[in-house]
Amino acid sequence: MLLTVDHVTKTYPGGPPVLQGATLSMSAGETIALTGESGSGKSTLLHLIAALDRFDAGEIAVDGISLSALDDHGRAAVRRDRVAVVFQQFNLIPTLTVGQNLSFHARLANRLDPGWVDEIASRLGLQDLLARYPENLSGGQQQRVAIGRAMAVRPKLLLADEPTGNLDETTAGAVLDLMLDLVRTSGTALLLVTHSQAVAARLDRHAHLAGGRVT
Ligand SMILES: Nc1ncnc2c1ncn2[C@@H]1O[C@H](COP(=O)(O)OP(=O)(O)OP(=O)(O)O)[C@@H](O)[C@H]1O
Repeated sequence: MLLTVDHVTKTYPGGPPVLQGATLSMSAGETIALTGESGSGKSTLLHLIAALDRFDAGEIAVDGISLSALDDHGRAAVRRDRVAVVFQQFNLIPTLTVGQNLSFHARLANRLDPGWVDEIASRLGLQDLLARYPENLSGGQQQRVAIGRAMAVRPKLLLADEPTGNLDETTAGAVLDLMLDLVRTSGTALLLVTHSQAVAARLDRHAHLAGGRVT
């Protein structure tokens, strides 16, 4: 299994439990839609899998690496080498061009492959925008850059938190098409949070969070 989430619990200080025995597994290359009502803990689960936050009990293993055993250094290595994240807010670096944004994480991870970045840029239709700055891009263009930047590191697992949630329906559909095509042809697994049943229907499998558990 590429990802196993085994009876994970998470409570934020002073709040009620958010996750209460959440269990989920993903094979390499699989695409899963994660749905659930607002506040059900979808973003929380994504953050835990991305090693951005710690869980209270249970275990999460990414590519065979148990996250609970890792110190901050080990968690940073998982984020750098195995998992990439795309958020609803595009989070591009405003002072870097599109081309520089695309290469940024791969360069930090010491895994920059210019040929792969070129291919990503062309597959995402970004070739003519490489010299532009993010402020001069539409929302759909910005999110395509964010997806390309995430994929440039060749992650085994891409986590996406409502990646098309800020886009109009037509643009959202086009961006989703490009992301699914890129993910599927590169063998990357995708765990995608969405409120849309239409989006969920495009993925291999559907997981639903309710009452702190995945069903
Ligand atoms: N850093 C935090 N500190 C305290 N409580 C938090 C924190 N992050 C999330 N929560 C709480 O945990 C619960 C789950 O939040 P989460 O963002 O994971 O839900 P979600 O399913 O992603 O919601 P939405 O669909 O609205 O984005 C909510 O009650 C939220 O208020």
